[in-house]
Formats: sequence, structure tokens, C-alpha cells
Amino acid sequence: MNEPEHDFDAEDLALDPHFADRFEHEDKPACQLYLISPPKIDAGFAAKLAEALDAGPVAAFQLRLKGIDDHAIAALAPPLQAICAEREVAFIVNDSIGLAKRLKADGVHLGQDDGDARDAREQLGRDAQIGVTCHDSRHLAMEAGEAGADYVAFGAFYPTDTKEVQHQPDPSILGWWSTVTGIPCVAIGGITPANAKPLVDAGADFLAVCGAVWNDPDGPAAAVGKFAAVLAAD
Ligand SMILES: Cc1ncc(COP(=O)(O)OP(=O)(O)O)c(N)n1
Ligand SMILES: Cc1ncsc1CCOP(=O)(O)O
Ligand SMILES: [Mg+2]
Repeated sequence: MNEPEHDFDAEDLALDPHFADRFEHEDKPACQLYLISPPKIDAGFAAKLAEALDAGPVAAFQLRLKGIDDHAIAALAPPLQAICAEREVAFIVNDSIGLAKRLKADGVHLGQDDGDARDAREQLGRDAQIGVTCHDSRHLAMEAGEAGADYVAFGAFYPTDTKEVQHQPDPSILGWWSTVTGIPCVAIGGITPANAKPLVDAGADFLAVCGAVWNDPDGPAAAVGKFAAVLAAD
């Protein structure tokens, strides 16, 4: 007799996309800020970073520089890495496992075309923080979790000028993820102090933010303060 065909994937785990809303997430640690660098930086950036990190709690800083090669990024990284280390802020390298290894970074963030989480673990060791972009896909998130990711990132939740994006998840994916696994989830994409609350309420463990901090008319320190107020009210 043929077995019934179960084309199982994570999308099947919850037919009702809002089913996670029925669960409380009271045991979750409070949502934290995960700061992403501007895609290009200048000589004054180190001072801006220090000012931003001193303005409120920041869990992690991701060095996400676009349009320059790894050697150039490696030359720019050490002062920024030192600023993070002095403040016990995790220093995460975007895109490149090799660069993360070379810099002895605290971790690496991998997009779907940036390499494999298992390979990252092998190269960076068990203490490395490995994050994986999962767009709006429960299936990609389950795969990342199985591959040993320390966090999965969903987005872009809101319109953003920082990156051309093709996916816009519903915030309920954050609650669903928090219900099916203890692996933290990061929300990213167009997040500001004004629109962050629904993502926190939906179950985000981290808010990854670039433009709303570096482009705040009141300056990055003021922006970090605004996020701190939103997150403290949680
Ligand atoms: C925390 C976090 N989430 C998502 C991304 C996006 O990564 P990726 O899809 O590889 O796109 P680029 O950032 O490389 O343009 C991220 N960097 N960080
Ligand atoms: C890197 C990235 N990945 C999805 S949206 C995004 C941009 C995040 O920057 P911002 O906070 O300015 O929208
Ligand atoms: Mg990438």
C-alpha cells in the first residue's frame, strides 16, 4: 500500500497565520535593539557609533558595508570592533564567513546567497552568533534553525530606502516562530520608533535598524534613546 503523500514543510505547521496570537510570550526576554551600520561610512563614523552605543541599550552591531571588498572592510573594522567590545555589544559581520573569521568577530549574518550556517559554525566555532535572513518564509526559518542558526531574521516589515526588498512578512510570523521554537527572531526593514511597537508585541526578540538611527534629524544618539523608550515600555 502506498503511504499517503506528506509534502511537509514548516508552512504546514500553522494553517491559521494568527494562531500564535493565542499564546503568551511572557517568558521571552525583552526585545532589544540590533544596530546595522550605514551601507557606506566615512572617517567620522567611529565617533558616531560610540555616541549611538552610549545613548541606550544596544545588543549587537552589524558591520554592513556595501560596494567595497573584504580587504577594505577589514581595514575599517578594528576601531569599530573595539568600540563595540568596550561596551559589550556583539560585533557581527555581514555577508562573509571568511571576513568574520579574519576579524574574530562575534558572529556573521548570512543572507540566502551568502553561505551556509553549518559551514559558518564549522569555521567560526560554537560561540559564534550566526544569523540567517529568512525573508517572509517559515520554511527558510525552519531550515536555518535546523542548520544551527542562533537567530533568524524576517523582513522587510516596512518600506525601506536602505535596501531593495522583495518580501514583506506579516508580523504574525514573529509570534508563530516564537511559539514553535526558542531560537530568537530578528525583525528588520524600515523600523522606526513610531512603527516598532507592533513588531515587539508580535514577538520580535530584536529590532534590526539602520536608517531610523543614522538618518534621524536629531542624530543617532537621540534615535537610540527613542528606541530605548519604546523597548522599555514593553
Ligand atoms: C539582521 C539582518 N537581517 C537581514 C539582513 C539582510 O541580509 P541579506 O538578505 O543578505 O541582504 P544584505 O544585508 O546582505 O544586503 C541583514 N543584513 N541583517
Ligand atoms: C538589510 C535589510 N534587509 C532587509 S530590509 C534591510 C534594510 C534595513 O535597514 P532600514 O532599517 O534602514 O530599513
Ligand atoms: Mg547578505
